[in-house]
Amino acid sequence: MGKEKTHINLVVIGHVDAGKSTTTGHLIYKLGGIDARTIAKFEADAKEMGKSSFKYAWVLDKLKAERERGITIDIALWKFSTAKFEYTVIDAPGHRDFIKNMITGTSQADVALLVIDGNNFEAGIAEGGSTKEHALLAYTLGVKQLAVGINKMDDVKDKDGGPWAQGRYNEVVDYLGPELMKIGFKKKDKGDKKKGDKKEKKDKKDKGEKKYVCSATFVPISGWTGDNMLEKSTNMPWYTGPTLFEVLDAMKPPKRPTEDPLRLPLQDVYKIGGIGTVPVGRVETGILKAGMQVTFEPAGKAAVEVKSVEMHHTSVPQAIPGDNVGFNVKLTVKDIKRGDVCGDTKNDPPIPTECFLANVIIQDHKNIRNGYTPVLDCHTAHIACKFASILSKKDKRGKQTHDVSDDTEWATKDDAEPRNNRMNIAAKTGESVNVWLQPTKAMVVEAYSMYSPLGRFAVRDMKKTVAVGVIQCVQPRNMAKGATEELPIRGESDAVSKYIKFRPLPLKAGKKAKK
Ligand SMILES: Nc1nc2c(ncn2[C@@H]2O[C@H](COP(=O)(O)OP(=O)(O)OP(=O)(O)O)[C@@H](O)[C@H]2O)c(=O)[nH]1
Repeated sequence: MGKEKTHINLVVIGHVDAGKSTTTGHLIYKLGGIDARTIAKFEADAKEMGKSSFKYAWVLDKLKAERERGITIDIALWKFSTAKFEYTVIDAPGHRDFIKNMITGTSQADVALLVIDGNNFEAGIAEGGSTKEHALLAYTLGVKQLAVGINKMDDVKDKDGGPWAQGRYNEVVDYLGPELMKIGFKKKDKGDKKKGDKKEKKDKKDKGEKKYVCSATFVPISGWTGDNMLEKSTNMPWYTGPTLFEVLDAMKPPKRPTEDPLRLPLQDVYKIGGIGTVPVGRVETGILKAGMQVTFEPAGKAAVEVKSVEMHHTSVPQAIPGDNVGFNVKLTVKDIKRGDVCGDTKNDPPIPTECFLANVIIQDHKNIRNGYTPVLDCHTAHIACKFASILSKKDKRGKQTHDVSDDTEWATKDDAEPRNNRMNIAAKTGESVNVWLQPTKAMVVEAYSMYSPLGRFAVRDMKKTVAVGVIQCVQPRNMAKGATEELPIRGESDAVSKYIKFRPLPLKAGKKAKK
């Protein structure tokens, strides 16, 4: 088997019918861990139903159905390997409610594959199309590397005819490249690769930002025939860039924050005969080891010994970021639940959140104001949070239209009590706001800069995702008995320090702190 490969989480995004399932199915089918018997069965089933053209999408749909049916499905089925990496497809594309899956998926993704229908590219960018929306979401949620597959090239024509039409490919890239650059990605394809890289470095230097390579690499593919997927296509000799496989293999591996303190949001808690209570979840940062003392918040359980750690039904000495684990603790199943966060009792353990400042992009809402209290999905938590204080707003084009600290009239009127913000900013689709949010029930979140997987969220309302956000800083709740002092803000940066004094007053001010 050789050395363990680095894990990368991939989310597949794109407009409906772009070929996401077909392309992903193809990768899993050719590079994945599905055994030959399963493949043969999928093929036979697809043929029987007269759907052999859906063979690859079929792979994915079958896997998805199985996954939805129970927890027993082997995670390996959702994996494929490149030379350097082990990819996990973290979301099931092809769902009606795709945007929701996409957001939860994307919030755990390291890189994204954006699939574009080369034929009907226009539908994806028209009113109601999701190409740009998905790309913006991915970027906002922290996915900085994008592979862009211009798909269905086997059927793509231009004015000189087709299929495999270069003119059409160029047309799509020429439109989409600048659009992705507006979002923040840097276009990286043959021709401007070197120049782009240099400029990219300079840009980052200017901004003092060194962490990410923001890039989008275009490849003309056919998820169906396999052209430029794993091997260079002989049908498109005009394309000399990398195959999709090569792009995926050339991604910068995510920094696995092994050295950060432990954060493990619980996905579920089981009671297993002969063993006891077994919380399960994904290690996001740090290391979980048998024998260590952990804290669960907001459950309020500290110094709990981890008796054993298990992965894929095998006991392991430790688990690192990216690992999905079950571990045994001496608590009852009622003590802890989904949404709780487990951390190291001795090293920056999690603390329940009083309120947090976030940058929120509104996707689908006509009128968001102070007082709005939708449900937030942040890591595995699902809790209503109040938009307590909207402090600034940018319009659709990213131009600042409101800012509390610039509003002198308001500031003079109420500066005596900035924590009772009465500034009345309304925001709608396409706009973004800086806002202090207050959970209505105890929850743990973190600043994106400190623990990125716990610092992004989706806002759900009316059965849809109305907004997504990134957490800039957090006011932890002082849990000490009778405490009135506020704890220091976590994750504060220069960019947001002017907003700190406007944080809302504690919801439970005056009452005894809840343990
Ligand atoms: N000619 C051609 N057709 C393709 C290709 N990839 C996908 N298709 C077809 O396009 C249709 C949609 O493909 P899917 O893979 O289901 O697309 P999707 O993006 O997952 O669709 P949703 O899940 O509905 O968003 C199917 O009829 C596929 O057979 C391709 O490379 N070439």
